[in-house]
Amino acid sequence: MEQYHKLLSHVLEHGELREDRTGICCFSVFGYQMRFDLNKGFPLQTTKKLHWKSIVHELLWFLKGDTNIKYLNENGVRIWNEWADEFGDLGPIYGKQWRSWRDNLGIEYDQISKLIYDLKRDPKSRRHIVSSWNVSDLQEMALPPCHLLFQFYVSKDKKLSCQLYQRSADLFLGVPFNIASYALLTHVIAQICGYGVGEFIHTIGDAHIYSNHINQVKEVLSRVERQLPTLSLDIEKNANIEDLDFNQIHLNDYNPHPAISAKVAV
Ligand SMILES: Nc1nc(=O)c2c([nH]1)NC[C@@H]1CN(c3ccc(C(=O)N[C@@H](CCC(=O)O)C(=O)O)cc3)CN21
Ligand SMILES: O=c1ccn([C@H]2C[C@H](O)[C@@H](COP(=O)(O)O)O2)c(=O)[nH]1
Repeated sequence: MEQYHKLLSHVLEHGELREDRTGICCFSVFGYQMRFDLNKGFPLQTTKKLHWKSIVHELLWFLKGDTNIKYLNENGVRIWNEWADEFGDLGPIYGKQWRSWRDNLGIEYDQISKLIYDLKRDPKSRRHIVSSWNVSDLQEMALPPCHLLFQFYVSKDKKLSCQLYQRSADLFLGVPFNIASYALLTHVIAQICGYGVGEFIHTIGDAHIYSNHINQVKEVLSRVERQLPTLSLDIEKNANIEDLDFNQIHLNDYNPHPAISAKVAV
């Protein structure tokens, strides 16, 4: 994860201090890319302990097409609570757009099922894309999508890579989650399609460090990185992604430095 540490140092050194929607102020740069070879370990930050259960349950929740925090809370995940309404709803965010994007005639599109079907049938296609940026739904979302578009690519040696475009990135809290979540998604889809894994490529628009996270970022940068954990999945080729369960996902040899708390900007 030296790529992530390089990004933190780059923003500390070159970021411009800007006001933002939350009123906290950020150090920010525009445009950055990181590449993670998924064959060199699972990219889960080791310089602070991440709550792996939150990462897995959030991804399962997206894949279920769920947009209410009830499932997350039942599984001890509270990362979306600040944005939910009194009924726990977040509006038509990621899960809705991934599994049932609605057009103006009311027809719904399951982008994930189509993605898996197309990846198996036509691996060389340049159209393996899932987008959450449904312009006509943006107003009803609790937060417009940050990780808003991803594309898959199958190499000649049948390795699956994923590139994400993230318009806005909270480098201390959100990004370690985002990297792990998309790395996990790539492993899951690869397994279902019968492919190996290639790279996760993370392309970011506004990459920022909140001004109240600076001490925490410096603490992370002072720590020595440890060996990356590995991932193993009990998922059969051609399994149904709807049936995916927490117990099929195993993280091995994760020995991070202690967690570092920070306030999330709402
Ligand atoms: N400002 C901001 N940053 C984000 O990363 C973010 C948002 N807002 N809004 C929507 C989602 C929610 N996400 C979040 C929200 C909170 C944490 C967080 O507090 N993480 C802590 C504890 C995690 C836990 O115990 O589950 C951490 O130390 O990583 C992480 C991601 C990512 N997103
Ligand atoms: O997966 C996520 C979701 C959100 N974020 C961060 C990025 C920003 O700090 C805020 C969103 O605020 P906007 O004003 O809408 O950009 O949430 C993230 O890093 N990862």
